[in-house]
Amino acid sequence: MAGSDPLPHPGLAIVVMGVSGCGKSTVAAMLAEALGCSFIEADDYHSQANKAKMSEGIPLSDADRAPWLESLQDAIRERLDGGEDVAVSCSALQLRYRDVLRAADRGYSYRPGEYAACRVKFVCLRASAEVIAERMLRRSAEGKHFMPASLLRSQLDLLQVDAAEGVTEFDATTVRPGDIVRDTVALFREDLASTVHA
Ligand SMILES: Nc1ncnc2c1ncn2[C@@H]1O[C@H](COP(=O)(O)OP(=O)(O)O)[C@@H](O)[C@H]1O
Ligand SMILES: O=C(O)[C@H](O)[C@@H](O)[C@H](O)[C@H](O)COP(=O)(O)O
Repeated sequence: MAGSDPLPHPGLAIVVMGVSGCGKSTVAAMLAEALGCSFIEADDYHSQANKAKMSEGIPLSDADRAPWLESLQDAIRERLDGGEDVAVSCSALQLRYRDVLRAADRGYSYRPGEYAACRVKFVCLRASAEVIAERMLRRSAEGKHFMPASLLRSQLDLLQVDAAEGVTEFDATTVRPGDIVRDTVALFREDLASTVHA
């Protein structure tokens, strides 16, 4: 809501991150709906070659990920430049990948320990490998996704979040998606363009 405040409030990007199958897309889509903002599904930004590789059970290399992350950076920047909030579903498993997304915020120049100033925020979904594998197998069996459960191990091996980043983590086994959305909105209420005038 624009409200009557003459000063535009800058937008905020909330990236729901975690390994394949943890529930990112489910949560980020619900978050976008709750905020009335757009939703970016990172899977939609993969090249056909990347998707084919993952379908064959081959993990992506950093060279494969680079153009994908840059196109996501562009998409997030477009929303932030327009003063819009955006909910993003993206694995963003490593700090160096998240930093490419953080660079979508033109006003942000990273200095160690100053992640809080960035308008690209992350929440991380965690669940046990068993729970995730079961979700991935079900999703693949339904023909709903290209990602095979065999890639879960490499995803879990890559996932790393530094304490200094201040990323809030949710247990996506016991906490329901709706509750994760509610708590995420509460976490960023002061910074969201969608809620600041509400
Ligand atoms: N909290 C949950 N409880 C049970 N199943 C879930 C939950 N969250 C997601 N799922 C299901 O698990 C599968 C993977 O979820 P998805 O959102 O596609 O994960 P990701 O985007 O992280 O790969 C989907 O079939 C989805 O319906
Ligand atoms: O960086 C990667 O290795 C991939 O991008 C991967 O992390 C991502 O998770 C896939 O796009 C699968 O898609 P889902 O995460 O939606 O299952």
